[in-house]
Amino acid sequence: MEETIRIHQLSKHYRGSDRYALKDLSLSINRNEVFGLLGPNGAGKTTLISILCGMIAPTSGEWWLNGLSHRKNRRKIQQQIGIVPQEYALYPTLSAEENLYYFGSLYGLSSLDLRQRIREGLHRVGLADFAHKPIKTFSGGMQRRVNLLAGILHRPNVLFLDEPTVGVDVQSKEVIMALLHELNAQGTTIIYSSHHLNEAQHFCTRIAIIDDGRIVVEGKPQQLIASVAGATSLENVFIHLTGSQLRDYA
Ligand SMILES: Nc1ncnc2c1ncn2[C@@H]1O[C@H](COP(=O)(O)OP(=O)(O)OP(=O)(O)O)[C@@H](O)[C@H]1O
Repeated sequence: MEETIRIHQLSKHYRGSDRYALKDLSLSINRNEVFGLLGPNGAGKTTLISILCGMIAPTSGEWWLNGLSHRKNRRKIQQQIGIVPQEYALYPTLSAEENLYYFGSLYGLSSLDLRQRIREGLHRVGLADFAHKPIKTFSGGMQRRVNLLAGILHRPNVLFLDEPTVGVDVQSKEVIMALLHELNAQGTTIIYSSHHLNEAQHFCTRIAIIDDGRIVVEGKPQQLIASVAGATSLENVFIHLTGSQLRDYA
């Protein structure tokens, strides 16, 4: 299987913190996988995605994307990836179309091509009639759908999503998941973090459970479920491996 991402002993220590957010994390993700990063609050999921997207620097460790080292190929890597962050990256006073035009132009798409993709994208997620309305008037589910479009206009080879369906209703969630399935079927490798274990169980080809900055287990959802006595869901596996203790850090 062709490796898309290789991570070798990645660590992150935030200044002023008394613990590592990531500690010697190694992982390999193959081409066209839907890979789920699961874990309790504060496990390190956002930190890992932020490092792989080039938004923050690791304290130590190496990683490669399609064979390109993060140390020497920042620009080439940026061109191949799409990012859908947990926080909305949208400008509230601009319309959906204006927001998407802004994000698309960052990737150097021609104006004509970009306008066509925006039109198709808004139509695909059911927002064609809202193209000219300001984002601040949109519901959470509508904003999540625009947020997703902003990350895929340039048709990335690898897509990172940090909790793409958090706070959205079932209808928006269905549209988002259907679009992600479609992208994956067209060849996009997807790496996504979520607290929705049921969603991950059905969506992901493979998952890693992260806790306290380390990988506790990784594998195919069904294999992991079969490996824990009495488990019938990923949620059972998750509790079995991470326990019931709250993760309250400040
Ligand atoms: N900018 C920062 N400065 C200091 N500490 C941080 C910073 N960002 C995250 N942390 C800490 O790093 C650890 C990992 O946080 P991270 O946000 O990566 O976890 P997470 O798994 O994404 O959590 P959640 O599920 O709550 O989103 C936590 O202890 C968090 O408090």
